[in-house]
Amino acid sequence: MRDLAEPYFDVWRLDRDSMIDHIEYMYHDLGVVRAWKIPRSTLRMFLLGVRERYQDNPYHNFKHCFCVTQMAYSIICKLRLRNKVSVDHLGALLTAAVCHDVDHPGLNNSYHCHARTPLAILYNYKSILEQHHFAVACRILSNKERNIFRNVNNRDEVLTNVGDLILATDLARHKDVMETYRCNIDTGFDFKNNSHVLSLLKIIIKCADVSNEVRPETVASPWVDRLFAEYSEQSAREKRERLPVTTYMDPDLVNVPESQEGFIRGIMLPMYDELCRLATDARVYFVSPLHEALLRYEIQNMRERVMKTFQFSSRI
Ligand SMILES: Nc1nc2c(ncn2[C@@H]2O[C@H](COP(=O)(O)O)[C@@H](O)[C@H]2O)c(=O)[nH]1
Ligand SMILES: [Zn+2]
Repeated sequence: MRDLAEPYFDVWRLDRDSMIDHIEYMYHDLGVVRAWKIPRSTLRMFLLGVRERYQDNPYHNFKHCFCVTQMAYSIICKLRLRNKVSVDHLGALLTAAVCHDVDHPGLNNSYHCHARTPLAILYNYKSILEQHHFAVACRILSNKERNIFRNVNNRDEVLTNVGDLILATDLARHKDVMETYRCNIDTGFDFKNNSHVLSLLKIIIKCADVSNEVRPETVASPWVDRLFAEYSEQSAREKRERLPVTTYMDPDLVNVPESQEGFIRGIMLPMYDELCRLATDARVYFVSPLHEALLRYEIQNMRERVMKTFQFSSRI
């Protein structure tokens, strides 16, 4: 499992079965298998059940699930959290990361709202996909052979935490999740305080969920292409169905490097900055690569602006 704890881990070199092996390893390494007394076949059956339910979308697929789980694991390791956070919390985090986009249809919450889909109606137009991912996870866990919580004493609490962590990945909740965590850090983070720890786990899963640009350019770049390919499919569908078109997804309107610059500056850097206040030496692993990516996009955007100005002035 070489480099598994490194943010630069090359996720593209793993096939579908190796990803399962690597996730199994994380459950073992963080002591979850032992603490929860998970039979070997149960963990495997659970992971295979989850993998089966990930759809084959360009972006929201099982490899994205793997990436998010691996980055959450990397954050745990690099911030040296494994002895500060309980094993139940670590297990809830891994499980939430594994399940956080299960059965994602490749269309976001805004599409579901505008199209008034059955899922939107079922979940009352609130965190539609995230509630669905948690419901699918519960369905998988309801199978005795796949229930990794079977021998856990406080399984209701663990399952509630898994649900809360999946819901925290809804970007509509971003401001609230950030404010709660920031306030806990400002007033003195307390690892013995359950709500402080939960606020940290929410930031970890959120950081991991949007972590592509923390990875080296060769690993990140195919993810960016895939994200915008999925966006493009959604915007084509919105046009076909005469729904409001999400402008940042429309390939005729979007400028990918500008969008990435905005995403790094507006979402990623503030969140990773807050995360690393708990262990400033971890900035080198997570914040420095983001500044490198930001610089790359800034140069690219500046070049494009110069080219446009040049083309414009040579026409007049
Ligand atoms: N413009 C970009 N948006 C990104 C990037 N990485 C993630 N995202 C957005 O965040 C959500 C994450 O939630 P998920 O649970 O759906 O994965 C994702 O859908 C994107 O909208 C990025 O690099 N650039
Ligand atoms: Zn995700």
